[in-house]
Amino acid sequence: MNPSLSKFMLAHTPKHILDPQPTMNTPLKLNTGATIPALGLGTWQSAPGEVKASVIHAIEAGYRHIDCAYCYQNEDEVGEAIQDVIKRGIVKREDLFITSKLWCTFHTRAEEGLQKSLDLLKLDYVDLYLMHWPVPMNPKGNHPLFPKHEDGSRDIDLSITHIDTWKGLEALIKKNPDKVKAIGVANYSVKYLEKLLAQATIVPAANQIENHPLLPQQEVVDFCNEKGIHITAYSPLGSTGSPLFKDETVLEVAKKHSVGAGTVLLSYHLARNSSVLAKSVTPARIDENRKLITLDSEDLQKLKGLSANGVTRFVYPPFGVNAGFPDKPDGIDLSG
Ligand SMILES: NC(=O)C1=CN([C@@H]2O[C@H](COP(=O)(O)OP(=O)(O)OC[C@H]3O[C@@H](n4cnc5c(N)ncnc54)[C@H](OP(=O)(O)O)[C@@H]3O)[C@@H](O)[C@H]2O)C=CC1
Ligand SMILES: O=C[C@H](O)[C@@H](O)[C@@H](O)[C@H](O)C(=O)O
Repeated sequence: MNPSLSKFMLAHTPKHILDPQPTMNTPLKLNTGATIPALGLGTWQSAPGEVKASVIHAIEAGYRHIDCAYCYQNEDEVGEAIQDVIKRGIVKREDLFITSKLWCTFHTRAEEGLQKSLDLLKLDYVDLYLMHWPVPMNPKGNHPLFPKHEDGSRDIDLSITHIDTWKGLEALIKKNPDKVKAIGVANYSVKYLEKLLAQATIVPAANQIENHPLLPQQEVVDFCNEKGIHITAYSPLGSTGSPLFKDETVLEVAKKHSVGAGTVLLSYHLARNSSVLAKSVTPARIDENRKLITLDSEDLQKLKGLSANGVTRFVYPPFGVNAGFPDKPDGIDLSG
């Protein structure tokens, strides 16, 4: 094209076309070639009896990405919701991005774990299947999901490593490409990822980690960006009770843009090219959480200040394991 013509077009093209506002369904690239919608609905702690209505409401409100897990013990209802919206012609299966996760007591039984989730979700395939934690737990312990020793500590399976589990997931996708479109991990630190990548034949498509301005995890985010592993942020509002809504810096940035605190907390991840999961069973909040904006460098600098004097992690189950995160140095090292 004539360079002066292209200069003219650039000068006269509205800014929003050159720099489109992010939306809840802005597609972010995975290393498989597929895309993941920027915002997903979280379903952890969404109670049976509530979760179906919340998933239906979210999909009717435009959500296309739903985050599920076998251990949330509500996949059956999530599946009913998905069936309902598909049956009513609101969406087609291929319009949705559904994630599920292999629970810790299923590390030696990836195929069984996947099939259980598919059956509950009433789906032929999931778009993404994650190893929920790099922590194998005893499959034959005193509880199918949370086996414990007599002293109350979690019954960890020391006979395998998370790398064996990953090899199981690699075999799973190779054997069942029609049932699982991508595999990934969750709760992986740089240390565990380095060990995994040294022996992996498939690079995880995603790493789902706790992430918000009080826990930026910049080292994991940078490492994953460099290796082509997409980051999905969980607990972006500070998890149960959304404590980050009260943070003064977040409120200040929200005021500047005339938006709610949630918009700032969710948009933070888009600015880092990550997708983000927000859980709610409240229709008005599910609606409110859809709004994303472009934060500027001044906003990001302010939010960076929130972790300057230390980080806060809201979700760290009592596995008794050192998962390699610098702020959680205690427990046994299972990195392999
Ligand atoms: N891979 C992993 O190990 C983990 C994955 N996750 C995934 O990430 C998702 C999100 O993280 P989660 O820990 O649930 O926490 P979130 O940070 O999403 O916070 C959820 C809490 O915020 C409240 N909330 C939601 N929207 C608003 C709003 N607009 N205004 C005020 N309060 C609001 C919810 O209340 P209410 O529902 O009552 O409206 C709930 O109490 C999970 O649901 C799960 O899918 C989470 C943790 C670990
Ligand atoms: O995904 C959400 C969390 O990881 C959750 O699955 C765990 O915290 C679980 O409740 C546990 O106690 O180990």
